[in-house]
Amino acid sequence: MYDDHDRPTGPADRDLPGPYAREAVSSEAGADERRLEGALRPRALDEFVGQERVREQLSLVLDSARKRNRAPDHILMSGGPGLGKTTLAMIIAAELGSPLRITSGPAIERSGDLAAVLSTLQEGEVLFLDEIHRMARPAEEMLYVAMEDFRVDVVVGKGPGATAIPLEIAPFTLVGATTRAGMLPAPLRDRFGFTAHMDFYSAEELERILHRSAGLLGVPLAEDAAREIAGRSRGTPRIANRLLRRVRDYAEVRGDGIMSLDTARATLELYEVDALGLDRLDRAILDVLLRRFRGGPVGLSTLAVSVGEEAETVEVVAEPFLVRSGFLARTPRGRVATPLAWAHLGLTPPPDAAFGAAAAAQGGGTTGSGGTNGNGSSGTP
Ligand SMILES: Nc1ncnc2c1ncn2[C@@H]1O[C@H](COP(=O)(O)OP(=O)(O)OP(=O)(O)O)[C@@H](O)[C@H]1O
Repeated sequence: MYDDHDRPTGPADRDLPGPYAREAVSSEAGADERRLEGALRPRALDEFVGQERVREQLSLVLDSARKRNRAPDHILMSGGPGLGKTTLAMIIAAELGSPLRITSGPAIERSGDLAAVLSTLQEGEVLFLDEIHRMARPAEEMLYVAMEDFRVDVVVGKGPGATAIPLEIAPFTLVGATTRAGMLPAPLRDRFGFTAHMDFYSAEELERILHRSAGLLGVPLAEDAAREIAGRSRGTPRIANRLLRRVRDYAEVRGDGIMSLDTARATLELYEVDALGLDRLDRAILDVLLRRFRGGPVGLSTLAVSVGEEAETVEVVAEPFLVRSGFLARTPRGRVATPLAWAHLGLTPPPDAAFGAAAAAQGGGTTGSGGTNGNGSSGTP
C-alpha cells in the first residue's frame, strides 16, 4: 500500500544538509537507512510504544468511526521530528483498513497540485499531509472547503471571466502533521476534530523501543546497552533507532556481534553523542552562544548563521531538546544560555552574563569553574 522508500522528505527531516548532518548518518546512506527505518515501524496501535494519552484519544476516535461506519474526523499531529507522526498516520490507515496516500506541504506549490490529489482520493482514504504548515496559501483555502464539504472548487479561466466549478470528492480523512502547530492559520487548525500532541519519550519508553528494534534486527542487545543508548537519544525514537543501527554496525564489524555496554559507549563516542545526548550541532550552538555571545541573549537567525545552519533546523531540531534539558532559554530578547550550559561546556560565565550573575547571586545552578576544555565538548564517555 505504501513504501517508506517513496515517502517525501522535508527540511526539518532525517538527513539534514549542512555541516551538522544529524543522527549519525550520511546522506549517501539515506535511502537504505529510510528502508531500514520503515522496517522498524510499529504497524498497529498496540505496538506503538508510549504516548499513552494520544493512543487512548486516537483509539476512541477510531473505534467510534468504526462503530458508525463513517470516516473519522480529520486529525492533526503536532510534535518534533522523529516522534512518530508518520508511523501513527500509517497505523491509523491500517487500523481503519483504508488506503493511505502520502504527500507533504512543500510538494503542494499550487492549488492545482492539491486538487489533483483530492480529486483522485477513494472513499474513506486517509490522506497524510506531512509538514502541512509549509503548504502554499491558495491551496490552504482549497483544503478548508475539501475538509468541511468534501468539495473542490476548480477555477477555470483567468481574470474577470474566471469561474469556479464545484467538484464533489470522496469523503476522506486528513491526517496533517506539523512540527510547528503555531504556524497553522486558525481556520485550518479549527477544521481538525482532534489534535494529537506528541511529546518527547521517556528513557524507559525508548528502552522498550530499542529492545523491540533489536529483536527485529536480530542482533542481541544488553539491558545496560539499551539504557545507555536510550539516555542519549534526545527523547526521540528515530534517533534511538539510528544510534542502535550504528551500535549494531560496530558490534558486527569490530565486536563479537553483541550490542554490549562497551560497544554502545564506543559507538556513541565515535559519533560524538555525549553523555546527555547532545551532538555536534547542539554543542556548536551552545559553544557559539557562550563564547561568541557571552551567553546571549542572541536572535535565532544570528545563532543559526553562526553555526552554518538554517534557522528552521536550529529552531525545530536542536532547540526544543536544549530548552527541555535546561541548557537554553527563549526570552523576548533572544536565546540565552543557562548555568547548566556553562557547566556542561566547562566554561565560567562572565559576571555580566545573562543568567550567570543572577544565578550565582541566588546560589542557583552550577555555573562551573575550571576554565574551558578547549574543544567545547564534554561528557563524551
Ligand atoms: N512510539 C513508537 N514506538 C516505536 N517506534 C517508534 C515510535 N515512534 C516512532 N518510532 C520509530 O521512529 C522512527 C521515526 O518515526 P516517524 O517517521 O513516524 O516520525 P515523524 O514524527 O513522522 O518524523 P518527521 O516529522 O521527521 O517525519 C520510525 O522508524 C519508527 O520506527
